[in-house]
Amino acid sequence: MKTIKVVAAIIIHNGSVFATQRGYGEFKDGWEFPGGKVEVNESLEDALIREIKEELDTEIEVGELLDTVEYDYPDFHLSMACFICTVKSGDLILKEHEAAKWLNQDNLDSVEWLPADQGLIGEILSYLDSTNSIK
Ligand SMILES: Nc1nc2c([nH]c(=O)n2[C@H]2C[C@H](O)[C@@H](COP(=O)(O)OP(=O)(O)OP(=O)(O)O)O2)c(=O)[nH]1
Ligand SMILES: [Mg+2]
Repeated sequence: MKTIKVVAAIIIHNGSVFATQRGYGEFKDGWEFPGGKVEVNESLEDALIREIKEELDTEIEVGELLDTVEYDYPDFHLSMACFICTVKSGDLILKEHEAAKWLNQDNLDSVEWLPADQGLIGEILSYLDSTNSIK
């Protein structure tokens, strides 16, 4: 099966996470973390910075790798590296998505996440928990 290599940004601000709703294609209306396919000879970090610039007209700081999700869709295998990020500059303008929401620990599971993202939500909750307890 074909593997698609993707990077995704878990953008965090004040304990909330930026979730986006896909505006086109096979997974239209599903919720995801913004990002996209890594190009040939591109580092994961460079790919993520490029994708967020394209999709949200925003410059991000790429932080720690939270996890790499491996998931089998019917037609392809997804390998998705998910990084904790913060906004450096820009206003998170939706260039491709149809909606976005800031979600916190209490409502992170309130949207219809894409199938591959479902296992990641618990990991993000643990991450938010751990950063909360440092404050
Ligand atoms: N960006 C992103 N893609 C995800 C997530 N979960 C998930 O299953 N995917 C899948 C959907 C797509 O098959 C693939 C990433 O595709 P994408 O559509 O974001 O790629 P792209 O931005 O490069 O867009 P395109 O040029 O191919 O249209 O990964 C997620 O949280 N974020
Ligand atoms: Mg994308």
